[in-house]
Amino acid sequence: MSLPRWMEPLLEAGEMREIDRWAINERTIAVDELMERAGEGLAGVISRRAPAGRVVFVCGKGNNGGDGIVAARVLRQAGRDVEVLLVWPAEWMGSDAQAQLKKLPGAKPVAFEAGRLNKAQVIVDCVLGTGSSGKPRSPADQVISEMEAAKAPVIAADVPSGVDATTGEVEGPAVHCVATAAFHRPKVGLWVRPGKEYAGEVDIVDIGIPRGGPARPDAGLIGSGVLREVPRRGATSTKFSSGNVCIIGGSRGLTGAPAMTALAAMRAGAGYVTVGAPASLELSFTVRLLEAMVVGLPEDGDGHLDASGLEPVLKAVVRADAVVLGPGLSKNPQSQALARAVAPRIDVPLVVDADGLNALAGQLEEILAGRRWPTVLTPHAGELGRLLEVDSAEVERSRLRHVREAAAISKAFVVLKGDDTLVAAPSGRVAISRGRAPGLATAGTGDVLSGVIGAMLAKGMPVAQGACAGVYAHLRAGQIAAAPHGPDGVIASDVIASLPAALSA
Ligand SMILES: NC(=O)C1=CN([C@@H]2O[C@H](COP(=O)(O)OP(=O)(O)OC[C@H]3O[C@@H](n4cnc5c(N)ncnc54)[C@H](O)[C@@H]3O)[C@@H](O)[C@H]2O)[C@@H](O)CC1
Ligand SMILES: Nc1ncnc2c1ncn2[C@@H]1O[C@H](COP(=O)(O)OP(=O)(O)O)[C@@H](O)[C@H]1O
Ligand SMILES: [K+]
Repeated sequence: MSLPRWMEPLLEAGEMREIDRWAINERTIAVDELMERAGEGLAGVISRRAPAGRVVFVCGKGNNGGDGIVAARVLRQAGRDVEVLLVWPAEWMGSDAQAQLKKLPGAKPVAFEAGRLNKAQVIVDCVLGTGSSGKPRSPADQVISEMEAAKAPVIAADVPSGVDATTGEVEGPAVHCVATAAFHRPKVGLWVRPGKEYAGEVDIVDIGIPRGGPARPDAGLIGSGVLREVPRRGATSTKFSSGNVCIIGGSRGLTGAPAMTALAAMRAGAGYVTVGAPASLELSFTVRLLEAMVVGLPEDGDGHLDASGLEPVLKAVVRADAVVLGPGLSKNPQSQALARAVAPRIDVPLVVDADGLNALAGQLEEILAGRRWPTVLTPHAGELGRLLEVDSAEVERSRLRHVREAAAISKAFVVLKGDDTLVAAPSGRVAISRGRAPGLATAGTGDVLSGVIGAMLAKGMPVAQGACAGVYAHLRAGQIAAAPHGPDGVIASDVIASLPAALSA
């Protein structure tokens, strides 16, 4: 199935190779023509981003190096001061790159020498592209470390060397670039951490590959178009048809979380919101949430939901169109047992967040297997690590692999949060947030996200679409909230207040 219109396709290295092969064999476009356009585009990116001073190209032996040689020629012909350094002997280069070497006017390329990077105004990384596999090996590893240590900014051809174009994983040395000139389409690894941190700005270069290629990408960026899919209130709407969300959570000391989830759901357009929380805390929700209904649930006498509350919870959610389980729930064993009992019994779309996720740790498959309605899990790396019983650092190293694994095991949609929030479907398809809302790095913004997604699902959006619309609206609200005071002054309540603007823009 092709990607929805609101997703901008991203390619894996293998998919890009397949498209190249198709363009060359089926559309009879010559390799040197593709390389020419890639090099010209790269030269354009360099001219725009570094309009003066010496340009030092560092070229490997594959076609990525060939692209660099073309760009070096184009810039020399335009009168720029250009030096070309080769990582491997010229004779080891592929035939297409060698052909380009013959056309290079001016000084001949020289073997790589770290000292030569000192005179660069800008360095162009053409060492490894989509043909790279595994950790950079000698001599590329040393060269990559030297480029990383150099003072001049680096621009990457297609993908920063050392970053896996398919996964964004970085196993060894890699280069932090100010920008990456992505040929044809951006590769997945440019948008997934840690690779994303190395890619810098991504400039797309059209290399003349026609439409209709063989690849059916399974990953893409979430575009603004997803907000056009959000159902809006109209003349025939009622508070119920606008979306009825029920939030189950809260505990002594953690009353802010479900309150923010509720407010976020309302600001994201839900017409009717209920909070089910420990009975002794009812008053604190009642005074804070004027527009929401509050249901006091059985508790342990100390402000923690009790496992005996299953039937009252099921009663509280009976009219809900979507349920959010977990904000402020706490790690109390009784409350965790309640979450495990509740999750399989909710017969509407369910969002599980925060301590609701911790309740599922190690039992994802068993607990969610019986659910007949879609489930969305919204972990950060620490919570995903607990769900899968691996270290959170391991999750951060291979974010795509872990989010896909969790979605496959749980048959749920998994939203792995971060600057590069990844939304994985059980099928393996992944939608990626562009991020760039550092104001969101503050307590409570996760509770806001679960409320927004809850509202989208309650409005009846298909689950992948609803989760992505929630992620996109939340991101944009984070950016809008930062506008008056900068990212450091943002608190989660500002993000909630910015949701209507985010959704209407
Ligand atoms: N027809 C095509 O395929 C086109 C390819 N283009 C460019 O070509 C690139 C892909 O070219 P290639 O497939 O030649 O591959 P690369 O240029 O990425 O380099 C692969 C070379 O590096 C070596 N290598 C691989 N992994 C390594 C590692 N871990 N450590 C050290 N050396 C390693 C390989 O032995 C091979 O010689 C793209 O990223 C793009 O820049 C563009 O020129 C457009 C057309
Ligand atoms: N540096 C960042 N850039 C962009 N988004 C971020 C950043 N840090 C955190 N976020 C977002 O903020 C939210 C934080 O959620 P979470 O970690 O669950 O916090 P909490 O539990 O305090 O609400 C997530 O949606 C995450 O994607
Ligand atoms: K490169």
